[in-house]
Amino acid sequence: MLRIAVPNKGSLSEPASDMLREAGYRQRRDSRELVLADPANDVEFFFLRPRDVAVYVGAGTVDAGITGRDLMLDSGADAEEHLPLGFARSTFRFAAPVGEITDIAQIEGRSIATSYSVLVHDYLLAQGITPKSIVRLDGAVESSVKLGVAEVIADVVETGTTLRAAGLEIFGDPILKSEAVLIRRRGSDVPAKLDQLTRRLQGVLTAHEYVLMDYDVPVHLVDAAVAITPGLESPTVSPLHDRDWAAVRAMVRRDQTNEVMDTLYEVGARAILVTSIHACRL
Ligand SMILES: Nc1ncnc2c1ncn2[C@@H]1O[C@H](COP(=O)(O)OP(=O)(O)OP(=O)(O)O)[C@@H](O)[C@H]1O
Ligand SMILES: O=P(O)(O)OC[C@H]1O[C@H](OP(=O)(O)OP(=O)(O)O)[C@H](O)[C@@H]1O
Ligand SMILES: [Mg+2]
Repeated sequence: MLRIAVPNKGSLSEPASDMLREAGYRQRRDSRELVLADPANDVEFFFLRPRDVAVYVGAGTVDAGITGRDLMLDSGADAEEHLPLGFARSTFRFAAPVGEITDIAQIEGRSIATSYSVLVHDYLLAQGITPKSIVRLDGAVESSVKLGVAEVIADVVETGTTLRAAGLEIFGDPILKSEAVLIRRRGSDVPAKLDQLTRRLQGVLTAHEYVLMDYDVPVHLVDAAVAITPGLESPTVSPLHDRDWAAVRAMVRRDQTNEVMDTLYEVGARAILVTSIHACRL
């Protein structure tokens, strides 16, 4: 059986299970379940702390796992990225009280609080900066400055709301851009079942990323319209009962849907319909 580690708590847990469910795998209904077998797919899921996923994967006790890129790198585990999953996108950044620090060189000799001490240590070392200390905290890192535990923080930032509420602002370049990733042991072979799981997850990603667009267009304008919607391989062009018109179907990137519809309409396409893709395998 293929063994897959899945986050049991935190912000990765629900989207990870949702994605696996969408890819046709069984997922737990009760958040206290620690192991779940999916015999139909020959897979066993282990629900582990998000921080521990990379440790198990690196040790080779599971074949693959879902975690955050930041968590994997901070764990120092012998694991590598297999497939980026596109959710839990965040940046990992330095921050300090508004107006106090503008350059990362100013971290020199200051105390810095973070939940990702390995990431911060390695980054500062590479930049040749020596902080006074790195204070490792479990969470709510933004409060550490006000509470006098550190002068600077390094933390996960998505919208920046938490930073602003704590009177902090970012400085310096992003230390890392993170998102959820499927990981496996560094250099390990990919068993056939993991290949299948990967293709299924890629299918879910594509189904989210693309829509299906159908439209009618006068035959003499088919080439112009198809140039706007080239699809992945090549769009389907079918004859209509009215011989002067054709029907076209193509995949279009979801984030370009409206732009593409506007352009098609200008070219002369009509009855433009957009539908979601439920599942796909490219
Ligand atoms: N607000 C956020 N937006 C996007 N990604 C986030 C956010 N907060 C945490 N993450 C990502 O989630 C992962 C951390 O998950 P983890 O479950 O350890 O922490 P958490 O979501 O903060 O949960 P908790 O604080 O409840 O333990 C990291 O990959 C991190 O980048
Ligand atoms: O930029 P924002 O949109 O505000 O999101 C970033 C915040 O979200 C996470 O915190 P979480 O709620 O998980 O609490 P924690 O700090 O205790 O982990 C993260 O650690 C940041 O604090
Ligand atoms: Mg958190």
